[in-house]
Amino acid sequence: MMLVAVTGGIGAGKTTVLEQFARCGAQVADADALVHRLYEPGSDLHAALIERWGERVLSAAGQLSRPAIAEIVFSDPAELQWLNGVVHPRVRQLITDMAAVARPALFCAIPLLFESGWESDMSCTVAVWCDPVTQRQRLSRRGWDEREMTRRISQQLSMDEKLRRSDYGIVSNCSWDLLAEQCQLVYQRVLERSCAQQNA
Ligand SMILES: CC(C)(COP(=O)(O)OP(=O)(O)OC[C@H]1O[C@@H](n2cnc3c(N)ncnc32)[C@H](O)[C@@H]1O)[C@@H](O)C(=O)NCCC(=O)NCCS
Ligand SMILES: Nc1ncnc2c1ncn2[C@@H]1O[C@H](COP(=O)(O)OP(=O)(O)OP(=O)(O)O)[C@@H](O)[C@H]1O
Repeated sequence: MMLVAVTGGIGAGKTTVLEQFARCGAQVADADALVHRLYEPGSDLHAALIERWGERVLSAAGQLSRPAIAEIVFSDPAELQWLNGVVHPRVRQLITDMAAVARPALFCAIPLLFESGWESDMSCTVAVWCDPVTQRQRLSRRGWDEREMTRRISQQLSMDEKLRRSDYGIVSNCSWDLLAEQCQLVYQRVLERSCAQQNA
């Protein structure tokens, strides 16, 4: 099994890099998207979140409202810790199951890789990095104000630290061509590493 984590700060460019790896032929997954699927009506998490927070986290259509959940957990560390505690084991298991059948490797975007202590599950790790000014410009385009950006960023390790702890790094505040070239190079290196590990 070869599982490659693509990590980095919020808005660093993980999804964009993952799309480039997919173009190279990789099988890809995104932990944020997997979490969103785990929240669908009928799931045990849907029920657990309503039991804890009541109707205020429900939309009119009966879906869990992510903005409402974000408002609760990013203003109260105890609630964030509770949510992480119920969500992370489930998403970790899902990713492990997907990686077990992926060939030659699964590349998975995992924003909280180091914060959650999952790095030991990984064959290798790739950090996506951009400078903090670019990061905030990108996040403001999502309609997030300074408060929303700061409270999310403050729940994570810095992008510098994520880069320092990773096997490979990709800088995303550059031209699209240069970003694509970096992704191709890292993809080749990761596959060479995978072959070397399997032949060892
Ligand atoms: C709080 C929620 C409902 C907000 O949903 P929303 O659609 O606004 O954001 P989305 O899920 O797309 O995440 C965007 C980014 O926020 C950051 N973020 C999300 N959850 C967390 C968290 N628990 N701690 C710190 N940062 C987080 C990540 O950088 C992520 O890439 C959602 O992020 C969530 O359920 N988080 C808890 C699960 C989790 O830790 N997910 C991260 C992947 S393991
Ligand atoms: N080289 C680049 N040039 C211009 N824009 C870029 C570049 N790389 C990424 N972006 C833009 O930056 C924004 C954030 O990128 P992306 O959504 O991939 O980040 P992310 O790390 O997945 O974010 P999050 O963790 O918050 O979901 C996107 O709008 C993307 O198009």
